[in-house]
Formats: sequence, structure tokens, C-alpha cells
Amino acid sequence: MKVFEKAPAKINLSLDVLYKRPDGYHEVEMIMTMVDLADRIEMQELPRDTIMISSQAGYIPLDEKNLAFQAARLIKDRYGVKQGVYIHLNKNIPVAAGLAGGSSDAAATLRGLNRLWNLNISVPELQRLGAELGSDVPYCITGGTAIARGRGEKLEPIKNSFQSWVILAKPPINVSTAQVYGRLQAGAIKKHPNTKQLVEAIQGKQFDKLCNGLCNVLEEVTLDLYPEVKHIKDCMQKLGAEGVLMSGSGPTVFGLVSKESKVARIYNGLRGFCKDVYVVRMLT
Ligand SMILES: C[C@](O)(CO)[C@H](O)COP(=O)(O)OP(=O)(O)OC[C@H]1O[C@@H](n2ccc(N)nc2=O)[C@H](O)[C@@H]1O
Ligand SMILES: Nc1ncnc2c1ncn2[C@@H]1O[C@H](COP(=O)(O)OP(=O)(O)OP(=O)(O)O)[C@@H](O)[C@H]1O
Repeated sequence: MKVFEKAPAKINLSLDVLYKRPDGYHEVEMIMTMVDLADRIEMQELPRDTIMISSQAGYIPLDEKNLAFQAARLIKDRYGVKQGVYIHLNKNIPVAAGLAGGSSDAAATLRGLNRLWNLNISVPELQRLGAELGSDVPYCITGGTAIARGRGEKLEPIKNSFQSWVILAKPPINVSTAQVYGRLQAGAIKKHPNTKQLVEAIQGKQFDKLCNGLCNVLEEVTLDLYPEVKHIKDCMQKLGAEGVLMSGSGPTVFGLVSKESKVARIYNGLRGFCKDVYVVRMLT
């Protein structure tokens, strides 16, 4: 038997850090939403007790370092599953981009194997398993638009009916999330997002208020390390995107655009100097 799952990319409409915790992680408050750029995961049962991974992408690990492999091993160990699985990852989300590609693959693998092996694992339990794999995985189990708190695992859904275009541009650099959090001085953050106002803007479909409120406290750290991210931000703003922000720890910058007529101009302007540019829609 075979199952398929879609693993969409996420963007952070806001990312606030409240303080550094004794366990080394940061207490966050962030608004996440998904876009229609997705990996596709195929899971096929194997009679042997083994986990095999393949992908059309040549640049991701295909062993136990792969988050989908870790998700399969976790579910097999925790639920005593003796069958194996062959997992094929059709990657479309750029890697190490701040778009949670690996986390979304892990979440999709947990959802898919729950179905493949009829395990009847509840959504909260899938989210608890996901938290063992990474801070963004619990959110990726259900997706949608949500506030994530704690390390990222405490989730509160938000009703979102925005019909926005999202332009993603990823400069050709790899950013380490651990390094960015490591360099952040939580006590010296200059500007925090106003999460409450952003939630109001989303619920009230106030596009300008949303665009003006976009804020990510990790941006300053990554921009300091990689000036090319600032360059992309400036270009996107000049080209007419209404709201522009770096997603997660970067380096991908996203631009929110309400009018379809503006999209081609911004895309073409960015493509002049950045290879990885995507035009997608916000998933509501
Ligand atoms: C930047 C975001 O992607 C925003 O959505 C997340 O906060 C990070 O999610 P992630 O990549 O799934 O993070 P993890 O794989 O759990 O952690 C990577 C590293 O980031 C740091 N980290 C992560 C999450 C968090 N709340 N505080 C942290 O300090 C830790 O140093 C950790 O070793
Ligand atoms: N299934 C996977 N897809 C992509 N990368 C993976 C996967 N499994 C493990 N990795 C590794 O994880 C690292 C981070 O990749 P990923 O694309 O998840 O980053 P990201 O989008 O920055 O994540 P986040 O936004 O959660 O910080 C890369 O070094 C990559 O080799």
C-alpha cells in the first residue's frame, strides 16, 4: 500500500523572542502561515523492517540525518511497528531557506505513516512526537495560520481568509538557525512585533495593517551576517511589494502583494540578480 502527503512551506508573519530559556532554547511568540509551495511525499510499505529514503533533489541527506527518516524511525519505535517503509521526497521547497522544508517533510511523514499503518494517533499526540524532531514540526502537523509559543510547540489557530500573493526570494547562502539564535541578544532587541495587532489585522482582513506590522527579531542578526539579504529586502520594497520580511532565521525574504498586476514586475526585477524566486499564494 502507498500513501501521499503534501508538505507545504511556512513563512513567519512575525517572530518575537521573549527570553532565552535555561534549556538553551528561546521562548518565542510567532505567527506562522503556509504558502502553496510544497514538497510531495510518497510512502510505500515494505515487508522488511527497514526505512529507505530517496529524492530527486541531490542536495539533501538520505540517511538518518533526514528529518523524514527520523520521523519514520520515531513512529516505528514508539508504536512498535515491524513493517518498513520506502519514502520518496519530491523536493520543491529550497533547503535551509527559513521555510521549514525539512520540518514540513517530517510532519507529513508522521501524518502519512499514521494513515499507512492505521495507528489512529491523535493530532495532539502527532504534535508531541513532532516536537521531539524540531521546533517547527508541531506547527507543520496542522499548518494553517497560527500563533506558536513556547519553543514553537504551543499552538493557537487563527482564522485567515487573506487572498495574498507571496513572492519568495532566497539568496544563494545557507543560514544556520542555531547560529542566528546564538547571536541574538534577547535583552537588547530594538523592535518587537505587536502580535495582538497582527492577529487583529489577519482576522479583520486589513492588508495594510498586516503589511505594516510584519516584524521578525531574528532579521537584524541575519542581515548583519549577510548583507545580501538586506539587498533583497530593499529591492523587493522598491519594486512595490506591500509588506516585506525575512522568514524564520532566513535567508529567504518574502513580499506580500495584493494586486496580481504587480506580481510580474516584482518577479522579473528580482530574477535579474537572484536565481531562486517563487510566486506563490498564501494558503488560507
Ligand atoms: C526559526 C524558526 O524556524 C521559526 O519558525 C524556528 O524557531 C526554528 O525551528 P527549527 O529549525 O525547527 O529549530 P530546531 O531544529 O528545533 O532548533 C535549531 C536550533 O535553533 C535554536 N532554537 C530553536 C527554536 C527556539 N525556540 N529557540 C532556539 O534557540 C536552538 O539553538 C536549536 O539548536
Ligand atoms: N527532508 C529534508 N528536507 C530538507 N532538508 C533536510 C531534510 N532533512 C534534513 N535536512 C537538513 O536540514 C537542514 C535544514 O533544512 P531545512 O530546509 O529544513 O531548513 P529551514 O527551511 O531553514 O528550516 P527552518 O525554517 O525550520 O529553520 C539542511 O541542512 C538539510 O540538509
